[in-house]
Amino acid sequence: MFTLTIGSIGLGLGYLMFSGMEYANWKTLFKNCGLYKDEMYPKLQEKKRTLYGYCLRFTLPLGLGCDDFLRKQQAIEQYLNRKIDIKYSNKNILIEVYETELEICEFKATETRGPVDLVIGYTHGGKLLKIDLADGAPHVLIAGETGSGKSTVLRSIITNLILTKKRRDIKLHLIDLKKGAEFGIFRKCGMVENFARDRGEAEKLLHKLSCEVDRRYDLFFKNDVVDIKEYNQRFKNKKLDYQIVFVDEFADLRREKESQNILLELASKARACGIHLVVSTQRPSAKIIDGDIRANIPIIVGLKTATEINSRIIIEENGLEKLRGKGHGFLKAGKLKEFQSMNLTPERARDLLKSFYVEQNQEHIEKDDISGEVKDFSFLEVIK
Ligand SMILES: Nc1ncnc2c1ncn2[C@@H]1O[C@H](COP(=O)(O)OP(=O)(O)OP(=O)(O)O)[C@@H](O)[C@H]1O
Repeated sequence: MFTLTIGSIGLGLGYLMFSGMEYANWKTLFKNCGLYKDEMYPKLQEKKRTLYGYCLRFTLPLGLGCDDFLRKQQAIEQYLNRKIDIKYSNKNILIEVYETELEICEFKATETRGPVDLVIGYTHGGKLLKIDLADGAPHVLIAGETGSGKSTVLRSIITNLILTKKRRDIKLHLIDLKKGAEFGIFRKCGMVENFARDRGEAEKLLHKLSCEVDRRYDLFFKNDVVDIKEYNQRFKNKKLDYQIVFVDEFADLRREKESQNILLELASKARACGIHLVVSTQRPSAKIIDGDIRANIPIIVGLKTATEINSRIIIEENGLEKLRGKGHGFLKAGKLKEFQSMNLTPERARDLLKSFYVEQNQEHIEKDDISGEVKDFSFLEVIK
């Protein structure tokens, strides 16, 4: 009943915002959502137009906090029929209301500050959405059914890393059991250290990484540091690089008991030593995305699914089934964040990556030496 009523009047409210009646409407909304204390309501202090809609600032009655608002975010969105962001700032609640839809956008190389940021796309308000693997989000699962835009998201994440980061800071290991069909365009790039195209190669690579994890923890122990951040701060001239393993369709890998065990072991222990996993699947089944995967890879990029059940398997709630596909998704990192990924065709990616090809990578290779001197440049240097 509540949902129906608020849904039907929601559209109009956005226009009332700036017409003088707005506070009465907000008060009704807060009342319906239980966002008041002892008959005291959040007080509107300021309203501002923004590029994408408007932003309101409220002071709160005693006993009401940001968490109360976050819990009611969905109800407020339904009421307004708009997406919103809620922020706490200096004892005030800021509610940013977006009047524009997420738009499809073309890939553009985006520099980020973190050492291993994955650029996912844009959220409402044109804000960049990234996952900082070095800061609390060590491993990521990307899941969505065929046509959801999984390949495109992966392509733009990897391309952005190659274009904007330095080879001495990051190494990539790609596992593509479709015989290289998905990640083939990256195999000649200098940042790509290993490229596994079948189960045997994948298993060998995972073993090697497991040894590297042990080597790093021994190094930390000897030098009395707890993680890669502390180690790199202490040994500025002997920094360890960050390494990311991308696995396309990890369901194929999970059939191999040995590989599955190493993958889970890496997920559970590699986080502090700078080795990260990004695994993807287009088969959302409870057998594939099971408890072990959930426990070890809590950050999820969820793309369109055909059914509510599949959405619940991926993000543990409904929502993915309503997405429009083509890179429209939700990032689950605690709460859900809606996004649109950047569009990047294989042809354009190949074009952008050409300057990063290196001779020794032209054949499928496996290097034993994990570190070493490399010719190093980033995208911005190349385009100068
Ligand atoms: N961010 C995006 N913006 C615009 N179009 C997109 C975007 N992502 C994907 N698409 C389009 O959606 C279609 C499916 O994309 P993609 O191949 O990445 O999906 P997929 O989930 O990997 O599916 P499949 O496994 O069948 O290849 C493609 O035509 C692609 O061009």
